[in-house]
Amino acid sequence: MERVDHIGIAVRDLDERITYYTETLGLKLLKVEEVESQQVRVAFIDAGNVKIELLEPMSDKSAIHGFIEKRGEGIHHVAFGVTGIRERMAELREKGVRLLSEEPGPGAGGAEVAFMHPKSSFGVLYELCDKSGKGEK
Ligand SMILES: C[C@@H](C(=O)O)C(=O)SCCNC(=O)CCNC(=O)[C@H](O)C(C)(C)COP(=O)(O)OP(=O)(O)OC[C@H]1O[C@@H](n2cnc3c(N)ncnc32)[C@H](O)[C@@H]1OP(=O)(O)O
Ligand SMILES: [Co+2]
Repeated sequence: MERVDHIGIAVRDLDERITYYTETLGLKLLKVEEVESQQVRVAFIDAGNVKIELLEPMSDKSAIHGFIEKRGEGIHHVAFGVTGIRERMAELREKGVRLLSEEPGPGAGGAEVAFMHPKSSFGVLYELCDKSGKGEK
């Protein structure tokens, strides 16, 4: 794992929460994007050394929908920036870490992403996020 790329926060209403992060906390909104495959609308907030990813469910098929129903709004995942995501996934699998998919899938900003099951990471949902070749940091 190279660095923390972003911290994912589950929210009920993206526009309302963007106002909190920008106007109340004084942070900068970087972009808003829909990630169809994950059924989420996301906003990236610049927090200096790390981004905050606000996630609003687009439907009840979204993992964020179930999370908010069970636990309410709050910290949902921590994303590690990696390069060579398939190799990293293979290494983790060999070490006994349970991944939620065989292959990475599309994430925000054209990244390839994959998740580790929170049960095998001791209560934390970790994402692997590979933006190599996308020109974004
Ligand atoms: C756009 C993209 C990007 O950055 O580019 C994104 O981030 S998309 C971000 C949204 N997409 C995802 O999160 C996709 C990957 N996530 C998933 O597939 C799911 O959310 C799972 C992590 C498998 C959980 O779903 P499941 O239906 O199993 O829910 P569940 O409520 O039965 O949870 C099973 C157990 O895991 C725990 N659990 C569930 N979600 C958790 C979370 N976020 N953090 C820590 N623990 C969590 C529950 O408390 C439960 O433990 P107990 O059994 O002890 O009660
Ligand atoms: Co994420």
